[in-house]
Amino acid sequence: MAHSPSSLPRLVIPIGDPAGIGPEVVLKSIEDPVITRDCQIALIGTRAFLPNTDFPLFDIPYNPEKITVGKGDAYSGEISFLYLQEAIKRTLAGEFDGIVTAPIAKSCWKQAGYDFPGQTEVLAGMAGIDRYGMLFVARSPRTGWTLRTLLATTHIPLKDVPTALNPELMTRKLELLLDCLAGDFGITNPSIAIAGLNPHSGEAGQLGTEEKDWLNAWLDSARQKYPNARLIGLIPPDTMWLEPGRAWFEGGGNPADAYLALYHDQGLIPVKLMAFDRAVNTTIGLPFIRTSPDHGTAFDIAGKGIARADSMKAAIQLAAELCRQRSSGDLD
Ligand SMILES: NC(=O)C1=CN([C@@H]2O[C@H](COP(=O)(O)OP(=O)(O)OC[C@H]3O[C@@H](n4cnc5c(N)ncnc54)[C@H](O)[C@@H]3O)[C@@H](O)[C@H]2O)C=CC1
Ligand SMILES: NCC(=O)COP(=O)(O)O
Repeated sequence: MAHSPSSLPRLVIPIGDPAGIGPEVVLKSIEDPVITRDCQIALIGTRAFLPNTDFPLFDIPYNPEKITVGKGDAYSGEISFLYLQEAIKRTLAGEFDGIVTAPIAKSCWKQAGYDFPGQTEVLAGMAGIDRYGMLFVARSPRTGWTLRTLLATTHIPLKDVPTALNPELMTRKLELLLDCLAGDFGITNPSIAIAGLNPHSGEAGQLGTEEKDWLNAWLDSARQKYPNARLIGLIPPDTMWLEPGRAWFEGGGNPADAYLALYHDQGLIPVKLMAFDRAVNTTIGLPFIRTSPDHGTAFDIAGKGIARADSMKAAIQLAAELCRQRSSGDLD
């Protein structure tokens, strides 16, 4: 369905931690007409951090003199939290179809008294949902192939991963992924590769027992429950990324439609190695679209004008694409 300008997807962008590169990558992105031609954009921020932009701005006044660019603190954490909250409130009220969040620093939120593992949990909490997932989507500029990686667990210490994982959680994440592949990407008979937890997927229990104790049995039952999906695994975590690596850099092969990684770095090291600057973090399961770049606040380069905006641009484009898909049933 073609959109008239007034029916283009309405996206709101909270500009993230003003001490980081958020404002810079937002401004660089919206200066690019290719990025803004297919959506309507409004910003949530403070005018002082967004000079010379004509895009609509919900201006939340803060004292820019209290911000040290390159050094996040409680004040920048407070501001970035309230920008996000404002974006969610307005989206839940129906003013926007989707939110594209610029990066925040979780440690600065904590200093400001907001103890959340990330923006995902604030979005889910305010939307009143407990079924949600963190999916990274990246299209290869070399081959056009799309890498989709869902994390079963996200921002928890590594030592807590084995106890956080259980059959109910795995089923919840798999169902979210199946719903998202069908609803947002039009893939109704997907192939999904699922990683083991331990080296060599436990080597028959010699290098870890989670696979033998329950993961293999869970996968067998999931195959019965979801016959439309081809569930591949448990794949040893190190070899899981060979096929997507080939598809990303060379094309061809037989990559899966999506990859289910069991913990943060198992999924994000390969994603960032292949697709830093390209990958988009999207929260699935929300009643609205939410995307974000895959990078963080990059305090080390903030204020230098050298931040690359490609991941932020990809986040805006994907948000617009997903909004269109939801409203029309077509995916470009
Ligand atoms: N979407 C979000 O809100 C995210 C927030 N974070 C937060 O960001 C903070 C910093 O995290 P780090 O692990 O240091 O990751 P980071 O992504 O901020 O930085 C990692 C490295 O990549 C470089 N880099 C990042 N983005 C870049 C860009 N657009 N252009 C050029 N170079 C870039 C940085 O200079 C740094 O050397 C943490 O507090 C973390 O929680 C991290 C990832 C995502
Ligand atoms: N590693 C991804 C990340 O830190 C982004 O998390 P969130 O703030 O989107 O929850």
